[in-house]
Amino acid sequence: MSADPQRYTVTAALPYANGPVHIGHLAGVYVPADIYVRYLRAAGRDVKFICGSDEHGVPITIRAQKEGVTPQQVVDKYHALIRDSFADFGISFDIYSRTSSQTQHEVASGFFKKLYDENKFIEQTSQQYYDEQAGQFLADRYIVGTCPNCGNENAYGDQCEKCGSSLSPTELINPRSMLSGNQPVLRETKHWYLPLDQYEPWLREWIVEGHKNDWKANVYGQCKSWIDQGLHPRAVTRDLDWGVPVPVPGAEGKVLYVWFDAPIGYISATKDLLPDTWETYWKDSGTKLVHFIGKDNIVFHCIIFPAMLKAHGDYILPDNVPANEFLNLEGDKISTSRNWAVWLHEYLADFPGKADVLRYVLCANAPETKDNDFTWKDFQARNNNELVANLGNFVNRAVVLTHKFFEGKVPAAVGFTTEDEDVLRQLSEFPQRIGELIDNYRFRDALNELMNLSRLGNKYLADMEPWKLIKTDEARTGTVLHVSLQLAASLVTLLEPFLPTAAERLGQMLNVEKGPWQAAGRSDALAAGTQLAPSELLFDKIEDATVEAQVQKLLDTKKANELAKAVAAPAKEDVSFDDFQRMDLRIGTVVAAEKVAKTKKLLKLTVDTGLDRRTIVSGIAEFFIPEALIGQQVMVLANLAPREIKGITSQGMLLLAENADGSLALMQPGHEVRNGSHVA
Ligand SMILES: Nc1ncnc2c1ncn2[C@@H]1O[C@H](COP(=O)(O)OP(=O)(O)OP(=O)(O)O)[C@@H](O)[C@H]1O
Ligand SMILES: [Zn+2]
Repeated sequence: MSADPQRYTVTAALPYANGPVHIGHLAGVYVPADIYVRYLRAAGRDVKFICGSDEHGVPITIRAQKEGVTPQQVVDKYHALIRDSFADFGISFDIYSRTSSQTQHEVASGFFKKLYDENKFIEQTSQQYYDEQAGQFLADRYIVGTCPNCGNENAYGDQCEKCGSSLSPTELINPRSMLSGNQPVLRETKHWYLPLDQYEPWLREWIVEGHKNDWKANVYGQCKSWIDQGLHPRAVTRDLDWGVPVPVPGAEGKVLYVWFDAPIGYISATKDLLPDTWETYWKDSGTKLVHFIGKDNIVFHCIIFPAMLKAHGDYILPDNVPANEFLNLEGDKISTSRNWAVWLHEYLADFPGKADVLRYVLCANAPETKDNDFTWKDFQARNNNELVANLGNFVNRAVVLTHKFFEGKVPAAVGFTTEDEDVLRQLSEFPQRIGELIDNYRFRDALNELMNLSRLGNKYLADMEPWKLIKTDEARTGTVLHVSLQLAASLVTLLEPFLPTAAERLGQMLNVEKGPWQAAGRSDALAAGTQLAPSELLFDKIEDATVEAQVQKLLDTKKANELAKAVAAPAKEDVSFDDFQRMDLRIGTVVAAEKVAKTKKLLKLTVDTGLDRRTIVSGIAEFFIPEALIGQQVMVLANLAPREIKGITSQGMLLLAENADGSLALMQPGHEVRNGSHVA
């Protein structure tokens, strides 16, 4: 591909419509893709940004079973949630489609049919796992078992999430059905396979030799390792009733494999966007095709989909697949099923007007070359130390001082010093430098360069000290602010791909439109005399309490997960009815309660047992406030032999239930009863 393609088709991985979008998705795929596309648009490129929901496949049907609804209801719910949260976050797709669409059914069917008619598939009958109780073959994630590589007992039929190895169901040790939990049986079934082995020499030439230097090392390395291990025919159909039906005779009850279906979704979405001209974006050699994905999708976008496109014959191949590694959250793998995530729609609700802050943090900390960790502390620090103290501070000082000394009108420059000229020369170099980094998918470095521009501005202001200069030389002060405002004006354009909201607000403040990328860096972007709007802060500080609340939310999730995992304690030995009868269990009311001095856990209670008022010492101080206990009815073992505890004689015992997390709950009657009532 020449450095100067006629047009771009940029795709972002189709998210599964089985859950909302989280920060891992954003950092891995959608934020870098959006930066890339916004930059290309600013540079005047013809670009189409394509995405949509992946609505087929086993993750959808499993979710439907779990929620007790139909697969259609699952995808309708999550498609809308995902589409809206992307829009609110400012991901600027040209189309956000869905693979359950009519167009997709037609295009995917037609694609399969062409390959079938041209004998590009091999037909093969094999033994596959079948759940006799559910009456269903167990594709992919419908089967779990022990991973032969790492011993994980919950590996899926297609992949072990613990060690990352790709599996086939028959490799699992002790396989069991996700549907019934039963051990499945083997049954014969017929499927169509794409003979990847036949494409191996071509893939080796195209990737291993052809893209050694321009694909990212993590992507190239994974592809090379797949190819070096030897490629095998891969089934592109499944025994399922949810998906695009296999459009050939003898395929009743079978649908296209979701990874055959999903990438074709990029094509059908483009067709929905451009019914007349979509083919230019997929078939013309002047088009540069780029796929943004996370690392677990590399094999599908670099090997399987290209082999499909090659087999079809009419399509161009991806020019690059700049896949990212994974983002983790506070040291743990992000997981939809464990609810270990920062969900985009929740972030947008909790941090109104702060989409740009998340975009900034996820780009600055993107897992471009290795897995990375998102922490709320880092989020706060980057906002406060970088966005507020660097970028926001520079812009704010330039605008505020212009209002203060020049009634908000851009002052004229009266002769440049060598310092001014040096700053303006440096400014002129930024657009190209940042652009080249983006062209090479180095978004973190590009963002850092952008921040260097406002660092340059801050340093220039600190060196020139216009707030002091004004006392002696108004004309020179005007020149300094004139120069500073040119930097700020360039930021309107250069910020836009990264922080679109801040860019727009800055443009309004400075009274300039964002220009074409190439024109940023000019030293005359803001004419003398231009009236600025009142200054407002682009970013504000995020307080400790705000991030602590988010951390608490995660701690609550962790606790809930542990509770869900907890199993009941084993049963105790049998006791006789007589033994039980010997216990004097009765209801009393707490009439006084206080902490036992110099202890952490003990409360001294006075309980009216109907027989008497007696003292009971109980180890419950961590869970109850003494005052709140007064007046509560409680269950008491009244004939427990008295015991000395911290110098107090305890005459009986309070009964409590202990929750899995160790917290305690009082045993109380369902409604008030007379003190002294027996429990039997
Ligand atoms: N933690 C992460 N870091 C980076 N990229 C991610 C992360 N999680 C998912 N992705 C990428 O986001 C894209 C869409 O993800 P997809 O909807 O397929 O969900 P997924 O990979 O099953 O994630 P999850 O299991 O969390 O729902 C994929 O390209 C995937 O690689
Ligand atoms: Zn494993």
